[in-house]
Amino acid sequence: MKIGLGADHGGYKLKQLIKEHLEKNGYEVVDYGTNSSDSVDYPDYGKKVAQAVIDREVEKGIVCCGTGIGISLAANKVKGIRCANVSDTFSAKMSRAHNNCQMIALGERVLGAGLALEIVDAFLNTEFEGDRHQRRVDKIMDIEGGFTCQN
Ligand SMILES: O=C[C@H](O)[C@H](O)[C@H](O)COP(=O)(O)O
Repeated sequence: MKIGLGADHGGYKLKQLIKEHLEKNGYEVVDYGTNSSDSVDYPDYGKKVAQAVIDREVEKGIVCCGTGIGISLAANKVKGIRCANVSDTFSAKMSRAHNNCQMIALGERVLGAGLALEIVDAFLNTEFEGDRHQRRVDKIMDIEGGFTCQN
């Protein structure tokens, strides 16, 4: 599976950690930056990864900032994206199983490294359950005009 990663300076170190973890576990990673701890603006990176998911350059996206809040807000502005800001493994699983999220956002200033990697694994290893959840996801997508994304 090909995974897109992105972060601002507040999430840069966590992104690097996730990249190493994913590559070690056989994932192909596309890194959309940022590439240092120099101050940048999180909307630029949330948008880049979200657009890559919509364009199917990558199957899933994981983005990091200080809290995960700003970069998730930015990603969700890209039509078709469902990005959940998660801080626990149960929510990470549910973001896939019930909400069919293609992206999660994590906060480097919120999470310890061990928990962050468990969240990543929970997200990537959970399938969407469909059924009644599909109807609800469709209703979300109807709010933005019925746009559907294959990812
Ligand atoms: O939601 C926003 C993110 O947490 C940013 O990483 C954060 O606002 C960056 O703050 P600063 O520029 O003070 O490092």
